[in-house]
Amino acid sequence: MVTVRAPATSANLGSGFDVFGAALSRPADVVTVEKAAETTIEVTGVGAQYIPEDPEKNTVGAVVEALDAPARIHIDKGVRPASGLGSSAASAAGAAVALNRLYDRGLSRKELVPIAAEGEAVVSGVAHADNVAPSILGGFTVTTAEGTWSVDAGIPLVVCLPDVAVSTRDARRVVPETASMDALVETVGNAATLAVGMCRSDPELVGLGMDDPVVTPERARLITGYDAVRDAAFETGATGVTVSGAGPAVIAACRERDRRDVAAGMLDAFAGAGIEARAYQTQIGRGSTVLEE
Ligand SMILES: Nc1ncnc2c1ncn2[C@@H]1O[C@H](COP(=O)(O)OP(=O)(O)O)[C@@H](O)[C@H]1O
Ligand SMILES: N[C@@H](CCOP(=O)(O)O)C(=O)O
Repeated sequence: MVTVRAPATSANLGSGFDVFGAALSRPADVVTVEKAAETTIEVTGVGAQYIPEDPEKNTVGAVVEALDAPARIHIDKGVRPASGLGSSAASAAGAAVALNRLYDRGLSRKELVPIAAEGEAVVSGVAHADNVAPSILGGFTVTTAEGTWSVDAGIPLVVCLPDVAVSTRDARRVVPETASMDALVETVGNAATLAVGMCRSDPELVGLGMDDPVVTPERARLITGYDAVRDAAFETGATGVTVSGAGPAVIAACRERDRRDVAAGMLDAFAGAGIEARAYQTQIGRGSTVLEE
């Protein structure tokens, strides 16, 4: 038996659509696997009632297939589904790390990234790896067709999750198909600023680099109260604010001393828009951790 804690993640970080990701110190899924002749999946925890236990429909089923590693699998969800916090990815990442150990497949963590990404194709139609990469490797990650690179970064964060669901599949439908050269130049500049900020663990630069003129404005429209929440976060000390993944969670970078105020400001603003929400005071954290084997 192997048990793995796989963290929630925030993809895109504004300017790095389908490329950037960050592991969050909390919340997390816990995935337990035991060898079995046939794969079975049991799901408990936050939002378990919305998650299929059929291996064809659950993200971990694709990981089992890719590793040829049938197992009895228990997923204890700490990351709510359809949150923008890489819920589907956390289970896939945890299963990839756990099954690799259980069956001694000997794959490196980087080699597990495309395998876990197969699970994302099951739910969103695209094997985007920007959530599974940080959930497996930890830190801030950059994933391209050429591979994945990661750095540890000390950035305090607030993730505010409203009590509404947005599926990644639906939120991908609003992504514009084209962008102007001006928007491209701005996005590259912001993404580069953010990456330098991560390498320096500098919340100011990371926040500056979160702005994105292309995808985020379209996604923000799907989140009731987004503009008020963004304004409130800046007023209480955030250095940058954007949609987390495909939403509806909203992520803010800040200095540690401001984190509590930013969380309270964002919650108040969602409440003002008539939306219940939960705020996680978190930071960039480690990747999947083996708890027991
Ligand atoms: N192990 C899993 N954990 C979470 N969601 C899963 C899992 N397997 C399948 N799903 C489905 O994936 C969808 C949530 O994924 P997604 O829309 O990408 O949101 P998130 O941003 O939370 O990952 C839901 O429809 C859910 O039923
Ligand atoms: N790059 C993807 C990331 C989706 O993240 P999730 O946490 O919402 O699943 C996208 O923006 O579609």
